[in-house]
Parts: sequence; structure tokens; C-alpha cells
Amino acid sequence: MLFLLWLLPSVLAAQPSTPDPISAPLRVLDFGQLNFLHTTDTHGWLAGHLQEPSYSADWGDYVSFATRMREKAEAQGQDLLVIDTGDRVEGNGLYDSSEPKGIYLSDIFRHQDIDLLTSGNHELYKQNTSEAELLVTVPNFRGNYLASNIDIIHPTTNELVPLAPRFKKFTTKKQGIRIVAFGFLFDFNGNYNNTVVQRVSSTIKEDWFQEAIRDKEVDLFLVIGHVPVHSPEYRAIFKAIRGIRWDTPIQFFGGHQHVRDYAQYDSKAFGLASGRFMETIGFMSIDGLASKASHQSAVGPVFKRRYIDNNLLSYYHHTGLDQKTFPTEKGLNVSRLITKARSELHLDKVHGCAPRDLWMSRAKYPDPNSIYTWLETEVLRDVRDESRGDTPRLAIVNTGAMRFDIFKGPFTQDSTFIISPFTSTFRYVKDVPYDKAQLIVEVLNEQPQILSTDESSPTTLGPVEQLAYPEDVIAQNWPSPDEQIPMSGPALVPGYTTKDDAGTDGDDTIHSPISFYRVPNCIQTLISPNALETPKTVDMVYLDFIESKVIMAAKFAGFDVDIAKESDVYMPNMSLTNLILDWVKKNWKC
Ligand SMILES: Nc1ccn([C@@H]2O[C@H](COP(=O)(O)O)[C@@H](O)[C@H]2O)c(=O)n1
Ligand SMILES: [Zn+2]
Ligand SMILES: [Zn+2]
Repeated sequence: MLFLLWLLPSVLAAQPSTPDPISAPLRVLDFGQLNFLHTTDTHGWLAGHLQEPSYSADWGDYVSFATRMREKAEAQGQDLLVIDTGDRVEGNGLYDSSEPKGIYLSDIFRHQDIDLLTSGNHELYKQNTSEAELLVTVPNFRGNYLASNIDIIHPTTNELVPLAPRFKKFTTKKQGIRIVAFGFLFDFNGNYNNTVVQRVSSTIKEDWFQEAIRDKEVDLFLVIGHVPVHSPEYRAIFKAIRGIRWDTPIQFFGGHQHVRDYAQYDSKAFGLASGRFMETIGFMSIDGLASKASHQSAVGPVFKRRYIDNNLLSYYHHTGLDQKTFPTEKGLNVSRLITKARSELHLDKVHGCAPRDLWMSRAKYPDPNSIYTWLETEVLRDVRDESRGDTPRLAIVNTGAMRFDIFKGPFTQDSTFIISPFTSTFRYVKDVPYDKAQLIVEVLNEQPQILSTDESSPTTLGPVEQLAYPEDVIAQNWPSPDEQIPMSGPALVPGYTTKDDAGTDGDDTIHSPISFYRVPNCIQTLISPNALETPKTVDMVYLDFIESKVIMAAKFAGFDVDIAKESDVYMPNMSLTNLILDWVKKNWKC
């Protein structure tokens, strides 16, 4: 059933730069015995999207939404569980702009009543981030944080300990559904050396896991993880559980690829991935589970999924409430906390004004509207180390270092971290024959554009970095112009038109499709005093994050220099984030 809501400008006017919304036809949520709300890859976007009305609800609104949805489910004698599958950090001023990073964010995040959560790869890149998980987030969510395959060196005892409990068994409040839950991270190997991520394939051979899946008093296995739902890791977990429990329903929640996705493993096992950056709240319901309340055994359970656009009108619609009746006191307080934090962090401070939109994947590459073309032709021209003077240099940047589009208008302190939050700095190798440097970039770009081996296989070259939208997911989930759902009435708002294993009716809001284009793994800029001549040799400059990939690509390219030994710091302490910020301040006057 569809509802057509006229989005009232006043509803979203709370965000200063939010343009007037138009209209949004909405699908309903079908509740079941057991219901879930799911976030993943929020990357600090707890203030929501200030420039995109479709995703403008903040964490406080989500706190109200979860409360209201729980009330609604429980009033119907049903249960609701709230899940988060990691990558909560890095990617927004609310996290990256504080010193130390994250002090405001963790204090906002903790107010959501989360039943189960786990770690992403971003929680593990740096020592202080994973230690904050151990010392702040795990205690904040006492007993609900799971880490089936992550250990950490405890900063005070120096002992290697599980980051959090490996699994958890519990019974739901209303229906008495007995659940065994796990919390996994994909086979990640880019973590700092204070943590150990055990490969999923070996974790599932461990005694504790084998015992847990042999428990006969279980109505549902719940696997949450920072793992793509279509991945070898989840396939392996599914096979391990199914091998022992041929009939028990299994629900997976995943993330990491920043896409809306839904996987069907068999008729009783499904997986939901709920996008990125607080754009999407995933909803799942399961009906027909064995349960104490209904004294029933499982009867062909029915699984249903929805991807909710994160805005107040979706929230009002799904709860049946309105501007007056929807907000909870706690939710409003969390929104106030966010406003206060943003103000203390000066996130609205304007550094410059972008003359046009610059897109990561909504524009072709190369193209004047591509953020990568802008980087290549303008920003990277400022790559210069004093000590190397005007020595010709080839600057190589992985496209994954860019995280979000730039919208025409004010470029703020928040935008600085939204578009590229990483503290990675530049390194270089001198006297690299120009043709070899070109070959190295070619090798880097020839790597398959999937992420299954990303940061996960030390033995193969693998892709330089993950694409924001891996190829298999593009084929599966991305809209194509001919998939537009015919609607009468007002024009649809452009947005997600997801295609997944259950079809094309997953999005709560019916949008018109947006075109997306593929980008290479790496872009490059040659900076040379003599623009007309190709230099014989260059300083090959790259972000330290991709050094291991550059080393392997150099081997493939037949460049016989020990890069790990010969490389050095280039532009000391200059991150890509700061390079861009300096460029914006100089070039984008308001
Ligand atoms: N210092 C860094 C860290 C990460 N990246 C990019 O992010 C990708 C992982 O992000 P997810 O949110 O998808 O986990 C990684 O593959 C890199 O592309 C980076 O560039 N620099
Ligand atoms: Zn992520
Ligand atoms: Zn991730």
C-alpha cells in the first residue's frame, strides 16, 4: 500500500540550509513477531544531512523513532531489537573535528537504546580508536557489544583479550523468542597492531562457536556484523550454522559496502545491509518464529525488509504520529546535545564557497562535475615539498580517500571532514622513471573493482582500496533509468531505487532513479615546471594508506627498488584533508 505525503517545508526547516522538500510516496512497514531497526556505517553523521532533506533526521530523532517503534511493537505483543553494525567513526565533523576525536560523538551515540552492536574496520585503523571502543563504547552498551573475531591488547594489562563477548544468548521480552547472536567483522587486515582480527573461516571452527550453534534451545540465530551481506564470510557462517541446524531461521545484518542490500541464503535465512551515513534506517520483521508467547513451533517464517529514508516524515508515517506526538523527551535532548556539539566545534564555520556541485559517482569521470577531476586538475597541483623544490612529481591518490560529494555553496568545517576525514599523509620515492610510475598506476587501476579482498588478503595484490560501490553491488542494487516506477501525481524526488534479492520494493520512499558512474581505483596528477615536456624521472608521491599496494604494484610493474626502505615523508604532516582545505581557502571565495 502506498501513501502520498506532502512534505511540509516547515517540518524540515529546523536545518538551516535544507531546501524545501516536494513530495514522497511511501510504502508501509509490515510488523511481525520480531522486528528490527538497523544502522550501519554512520561514520559520525549523527546530525543527519543538513543539505539533503531526504536524510535530514538526526540521532535524537532516531532515538525518538526507536522508542515509538518499540512502543508500537510491544503494544501489539511483539518485540523490537535495535542493531548497529559498526563504522560509527571517521567521516563527519562531529567525530573528526574534536580533539581528541570522538569525544562529542560517543556521548551522543550512547543515548540510543541499542540491543546489539559490533565493530567496523574504522574502529580499528588506529590504536586510540579501538581503545576507545574497549574503554568507552563496550561499557556504554554493557553486554550488548559483540566481537566474535576481534581481540585487543588491553592498554593497562598488556594482555590480548576479546574486545567484547564473542556471542550472547537471550530471550525476547514479549514473544519469548530464544536468540543466539554473534558479532563479526569481515576478514580485515588493515587494523593497527594492537588488535587482532581472526579470519571468519577459522573463527567458525572454534569450540565456542561450534558449541553455540549446537544449542538446541534456539528459535533464531542472529548474526550481526560489519560484513557485506553478499560475501564469502557470511556465506561461510550461513553454511556452518545450516550444517548443524538445518531448519532454524537465521537473520543476518551487515554493512561495510555503504549500500542498501538484501541477501537470501535460503528460505529461512536472510541478510540486510542498511546503507551509509545515516541516510538509511533498515527495518526487518520476522513472523512465524517458534515462540514461548504463541506456544507455536516455527511455521515457514516470513521475512520482510524495508530501507527507511532517514527523515521526520518517514518517521511520522511509520509510527502514525505527528510533529507533536512523535518526539520523546530523550530524543529532543539528544538533538539539543548535537546542536550544542556542532556549535562548540564550529562546524558551520565557512572556509569558502563551492561554485558548483562536485560528485563522486553521480558525474562521469573525467568530467568538470567530477570531484576526482577537480582533485586532479586543481587541488593536487598544490602537492609540493619544500625540500624537493620543483622536482617533477606524480601525485597518486586512491579514490576511496574521498568520501562524499561537495554541494554548491558554503564549504564548512564540517565539509572538510565529510569529504575526506583521514589523517593519512604523503610519502614518496624519488627518481622513479616516469614510464614505470605510469605503469604502477595502471597496475593499481587494473585490480578488480570488488572489495572482497580489500585490506583482507596480505598475499595477493588486491584492489587498491574499495570502491564505494563494488561492481557486483552496482549490478544488483543500482537504479537504471528504465527501472523507474510509474507513478501518477507530482514528480518523484531523486534517490535510492534499490534492487535486491527480494525485488524492487524495498525502499520505503519511492524515488526517481539517479545515475551513478564508475571511477578508477586511483587518480594521478603530474606536476612539472615544464608542462610541455614529459619528465624522465619523477618523485612518485602517494598517500601512506596505499603504500603496501604501491609496493606490490611496483613489483608487478618491474620497478626494482625496495620502496619500503627507500620511501620517505613528503610534505610533512600534510594530510589530503588539509591539502584540500588549504586549497578551498585560497581558491573558493564566497
Ligand atoms: N586512512 C584511510 C582509511 C580508509 N580509506 C578508505 O576507506 C575505505 C574503507 O572504508 P569503509 O567505510 O568502506 O570501511 C578503504 O578501503 C579506503 O578506500 C582511506 O582512503 N584512507
Ligand atoms: Zn563504512
Ligand atoms: Zn567498513
